[in-house]
Amino acid sequence: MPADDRLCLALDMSGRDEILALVDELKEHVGWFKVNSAFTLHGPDLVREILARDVKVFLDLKLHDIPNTLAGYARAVTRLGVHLVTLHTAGGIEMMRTAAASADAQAAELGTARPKLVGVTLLTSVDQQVLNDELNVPGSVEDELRSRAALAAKAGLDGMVCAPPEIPLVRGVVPDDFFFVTPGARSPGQSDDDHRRTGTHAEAVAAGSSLLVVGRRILDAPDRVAAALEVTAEMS
Ligand SMILES: O=C(O)c1cc(=O)[nH]c(=O)n1[C@@H]1O[C@H](COP(=O)(O)O)[C@@H](O)[C@H]1O
Repeated sequence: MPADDRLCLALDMSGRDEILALVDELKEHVGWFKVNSAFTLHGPDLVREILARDVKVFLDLKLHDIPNTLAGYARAVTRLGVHLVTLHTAGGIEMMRTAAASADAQAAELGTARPKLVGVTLLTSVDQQVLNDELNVPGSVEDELRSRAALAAKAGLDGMVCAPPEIPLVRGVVPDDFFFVTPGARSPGQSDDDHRRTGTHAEAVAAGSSLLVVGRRILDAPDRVAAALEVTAEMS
């Protein structure tokens, strides 16, 4: 069975050897691997070692800074050769545009493709109450998502991150080929953990998710290959 190109394993773990062994174990079944906190410990060398295994790498930096600083990051991730990187839509349109232009310029100079630049809208751990009462953003989660999706598309990003049921809500404000990354989807009966906005793997695919990000459902399983295959089966 070919590796599922819609499935991304979140490598929420810290040991370099453990991570590489898991990539080796799962790469026949999982098309993408997301590097999170391990980047802080093991840096670009770990990313290069994963890329050398001929899999796609999602570097989850969730960038959020002034445009000039984003330009430097965008060039750096393009040189590193990752396939996807996240940035916060909360940084505004100039930040996102600068990132896209800088990644394009670096890719043209190298003769390579730029990574997909994907905008984080509202983290799946944020719900209506957190949005209004803690972040002091008025209005509904749905309206905020639509507005951030439109901003990401206008800035030239390739896609956005949202919870599975939210894809249909934003379809009208983004291009048809927008790349939807959906973390937080669950198997039936699985705990929601710290996610406040979620759905099932089947719902994510039905809604048009381009890439499902799955962590604990696979990482915590006694047989991780079997768990990855179960998630893939739920997706089809
Ligand atoms: O950007 C992400 O990947 C992300 C965005 C978001 O809004 N919510 C979210 O959970 N994620 C990531 O998706 C993964 C979810 O992990 P599990 O809940 O263990 O499947 C983690 O690696 C998070 O960093």
